[in-house]
Amino acid sequence: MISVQEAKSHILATIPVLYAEFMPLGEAVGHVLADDLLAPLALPPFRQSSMDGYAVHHADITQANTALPVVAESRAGTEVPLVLERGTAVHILTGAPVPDGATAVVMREKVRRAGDMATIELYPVIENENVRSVGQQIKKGDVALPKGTYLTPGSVGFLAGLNITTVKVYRKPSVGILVTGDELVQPDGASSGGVPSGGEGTLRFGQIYESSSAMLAAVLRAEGITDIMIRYVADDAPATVAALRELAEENDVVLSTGGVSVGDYDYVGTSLEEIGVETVFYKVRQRPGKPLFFGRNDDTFIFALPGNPAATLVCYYQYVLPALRLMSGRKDCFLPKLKLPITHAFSFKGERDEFLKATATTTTVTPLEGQESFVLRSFAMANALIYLPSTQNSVQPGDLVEAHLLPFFC
Ligand SMILES: Nc1nc2c(c(=O)[nH]1)N[C@H]1C(S)=C(S)[C@@H](COP(=O)(O)OP(=O)(O)OC[C@H]3O[C@@H](n4cnc5c(N)ncnc54)[C@H](O)[C@@H]3O)O[C@H]1N2
Ligand code: MOO
Repeated sequence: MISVQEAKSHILATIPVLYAEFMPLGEAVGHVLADDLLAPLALPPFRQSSMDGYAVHHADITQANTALPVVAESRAGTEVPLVLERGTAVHILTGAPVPDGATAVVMREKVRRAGDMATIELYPVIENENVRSVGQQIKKGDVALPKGTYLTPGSVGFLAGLNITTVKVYRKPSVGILVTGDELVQPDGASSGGVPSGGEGTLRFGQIYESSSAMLAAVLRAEGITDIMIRYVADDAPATVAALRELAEENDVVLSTGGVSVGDYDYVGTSLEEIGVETVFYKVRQRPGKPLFFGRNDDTFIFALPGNPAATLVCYYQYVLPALRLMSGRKDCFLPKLKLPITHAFSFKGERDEFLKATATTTTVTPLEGQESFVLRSFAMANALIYLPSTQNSVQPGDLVEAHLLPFFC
């Protein structure tokens, strides 16, 4: 059994970055740039007014209430370049080209207009006031965004403004999910196109509705991963081998749920061995999620996640999510952490590190009722996990603890 930190170090040391591909800008949000992107043009491309008002030569305004004749108008979108003669003013709109020879724009609130005359109330007028210079945001040829940038909606807007419509980004992994367990039944609506059956459904004694494939598909989609293949098998060795082989051949990452512990019908471990998966680690000193397995088969990375659903999701957030992010070119792969005062006392045996389902604000964190690993009710309300190393096995209200913020924190 290895420690949480050792398990994370193994992930960092084993997971490669996938190859890059060209992608339309509109689809690239959430991806990481694989090359520096250079600005093909300057922004702004011409001198722009940042106010509605009057373009003037600042030195013509020698005192408050200087009157100037208004000789022309510059509107946003005009394709006609204007030249300002000294001693005149041009009516100008926000975003419009500033005429050559004009050195400032006086906002209209500081100007009285009567007929063709504009009286500038402001004095002095500062050179370049309300004028955006060519390349003030970025110069042509400068690095617009460096390799490794995680593309946000802000990045997409910035690049669109630079006329960049295709970007080279790291590919996101495809993920295969294998669900094992004789007791599992798909929710009734799942096989009828989502039409709800209502009531208690059609469960027979000893069965439960299967929840982990829906949960994993949901967290993967939230990460922008859409290439997802799901297979369901009973607790049967040949079926498990066949499904794992198919998923490993077709995907970059395989996640299995259940069947990884020491039970007589837990076939995942032996099946992984049979298809030749090389073990990186098996069993981590943590609760929940002790029987976690991580291995590789050529270029496919396999996580056998423990079956208890809260253990499945904790292992996803702590190990699988970082691996998926690393493959997609992200460096900041782990959940963000905050040191926060805990609101309630909590103690545990201290043989393994603990991850607690919790709700965090920016100032405190509260462990939720229902920490057992079969309980998802608490996870349904959690926006954080509290990480308590085994050395911190008794905490009092106000003690600082490490809170890992889930992607849905806010
Ligand atoms: N003798 C021991 N027994 C167990 C140990 C141990 O060390 N010695 N470890 C326990 C721990 S910790 C965990 S976690 C589980 C993990 O076992 P498996 O990965 O083999 O999981 P299963 O036995 O298949 O399932 C556990 C539990 O979760 C439910 N489950 C599984 N898959 C799903 C799903 N897709 N949707 C909903 N629920 C699911 C399953 O019905 C079981 O209740 O082993 C302990 N036992
Ligand atoms: O992973 Mo188990 O859930 O530690 O109980």
